[in-house]
Amino acid sequence: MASDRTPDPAAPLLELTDIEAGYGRAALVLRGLTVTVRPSEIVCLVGPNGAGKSTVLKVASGMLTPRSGSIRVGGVDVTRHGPQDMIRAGLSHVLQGHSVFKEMTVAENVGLGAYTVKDKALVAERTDFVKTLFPVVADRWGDLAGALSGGQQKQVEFARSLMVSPQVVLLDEPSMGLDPKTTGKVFEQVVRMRDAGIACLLVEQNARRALETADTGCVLDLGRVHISGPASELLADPQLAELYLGGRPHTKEATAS
Ligand SMILES: Nc1ncnc2c1ncn2[C@@H]1O[C@H](COP(=O)(O)OP(=O)(O)OP(=O)(O)O)[C@@H](O)[C@H]1O
Repeated sequence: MASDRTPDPAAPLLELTDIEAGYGRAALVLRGLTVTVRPSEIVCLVGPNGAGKSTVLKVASGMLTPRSGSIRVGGVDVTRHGPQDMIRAGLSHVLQGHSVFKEMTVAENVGLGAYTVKDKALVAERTDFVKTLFPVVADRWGDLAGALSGGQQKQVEFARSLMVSPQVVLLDEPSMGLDPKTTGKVFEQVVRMRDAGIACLLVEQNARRALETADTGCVLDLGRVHISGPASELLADPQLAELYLGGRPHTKEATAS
């Protein structure tokens, strides 16, 4: 029987609730962490080294099973599901560091993202979509990925991750190893993904830059979310700036002087 309920467009896409997780027998890394990602939203996780930011993404993508807590994607409980099921549920993970295959073409690298997609028409549609979203991917389609700059390779990784039509992309330190100008361009691409309707859960060392890009910020400390809210408000908070952003808030006046 068809449901007569209209889906709530603002309903959360990804809900990590009261997550406890760690590695092997070592102490817990995440200790009751709760993070929510809504449609077309960039949520960024910032916090000190070792706070557990990357661990949150590993839990969300099914690489690390939480010891307790729940994971819901689009309202469906997927706690304890493995990576393949998480992809099917609508999550895609762009790992930290560089993961393009340098001896393969851009086309082959992007095509790998569609390895599990059997519908050829859908693969063609997704290919058109990522080529439009990332013009450099289209321009360099036949070139070896190793011949691209670091920022361009990152866009190939983004394109590859979108081939499975995710609802939420998990981005682990996309600025790693990139100079500030290239980092700016990569963050512009993150905004383009968001504007194309793909929500992002972003982990960044470069906390200020990430908060300038994100809609919502979550500051992690001691394995849980210490504070969260609109990214612009977190950026403007002097205490947070002092503790986590390497100094006082940036103001237009301060930047201009
Ligand atoms: N594969 C692993 N095996 C064991 N411990 C791990 C593993 N990966 C991470 N850890 C530990 O988990 C804790 C959190 O690591 P995580 O990488 O999630 O932090 P992070 O906030 O992303 O740090 P950074 O900003 O330095 O990347 C750290 O103490 C780390 O040593």
